Amino acid sequence: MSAKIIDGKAVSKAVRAKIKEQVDMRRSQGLRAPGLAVVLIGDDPASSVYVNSKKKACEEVGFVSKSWHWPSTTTQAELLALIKQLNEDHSIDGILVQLPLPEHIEAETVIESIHPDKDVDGFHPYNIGRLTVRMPTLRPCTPYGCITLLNHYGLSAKGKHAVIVGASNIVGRPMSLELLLAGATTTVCHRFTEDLQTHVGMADILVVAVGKPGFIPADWLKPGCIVIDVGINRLPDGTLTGDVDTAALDIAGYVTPVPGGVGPMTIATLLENTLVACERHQQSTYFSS
Ligand SMILES: Nc1nc(=O)c2c([nH]1)NC[C@@H]1CN(c3ccc(C(=O)N[C@@H](CCC(=O)O)C(=O)O)cc3)C=[N+]21
Repeated sequence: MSAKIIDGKAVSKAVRAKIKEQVDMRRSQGLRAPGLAVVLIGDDPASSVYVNSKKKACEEVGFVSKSWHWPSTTTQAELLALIKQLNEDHSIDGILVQLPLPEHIEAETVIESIHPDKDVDGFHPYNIGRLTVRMPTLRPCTPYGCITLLNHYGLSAKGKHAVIVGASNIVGRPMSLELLLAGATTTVCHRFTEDLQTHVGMADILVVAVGKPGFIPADWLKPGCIVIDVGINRLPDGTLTGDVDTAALDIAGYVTPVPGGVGPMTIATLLENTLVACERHQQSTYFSS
């Protein structure tokens, strides 16, 4: 084993401690705590676990978290009405609608209905567009969390060849925008990519977000590369594993572990976004009232 471990758990802890300090400072100035609304539709057990860890993380930094857990029979109209109410509620700075949504609800419509200033997931086309034109505002949590990790370890993406495997709206695509913004030459691979191995072998920075355990064999990697494994796969024995073969530790220079790598950073970035949204929200309400 030669690779250095990128400790997402430790970095996330440091980020959350800084957020807590800022919340404490706000409170000492008589300002209210940031408020996050978490909306969960249906009974997917994995989603309930994630939602609970988000609520817990909020409470630990002194945010107010409010949650709505509605049944899978909720209609799209009912959900849109709730979001409208949360958009207008001045005690709410961020709105998180847990994905995936039940099939009868169109996720795109729901995401677009969230006010971009409260879109702490950074999924709204407005926020994605801002990132595209190098004017980032609220940034997608997982990709931005990966950038925070690179920065924390002093790993610059400038001029490096970054290869992203997976082109989803929530990870792969915004990850490519983040890495482009950070100055990397960026390749995005996806299900139609021919000769994936050749692309992976050229990566100085490899980001994998596919959702298949061990999808990338270790012997594909360029020796010394940085591996950012976004996959979180639960094996039949209950353990979690990433999308990259664990033997990557023998070949790569740096590796994010699963668990304890990217996952905790997603939540830390959600908190960062909520604090930023709160500060902006407070300014806009101050000037408009
Ligand atoms: N609107 C929305 N926003 C999201 O950000 C969002 C979502 N929907 N739907 C589901 C995915 C998944 N996700 C994770 C967050 C933290 C960990 C995490 O902290 N993982 C721990 C392990 C947790 C465990 O033991 O299960 C780790 O990797 O160390 C994982 C996954 C956010 N998501």
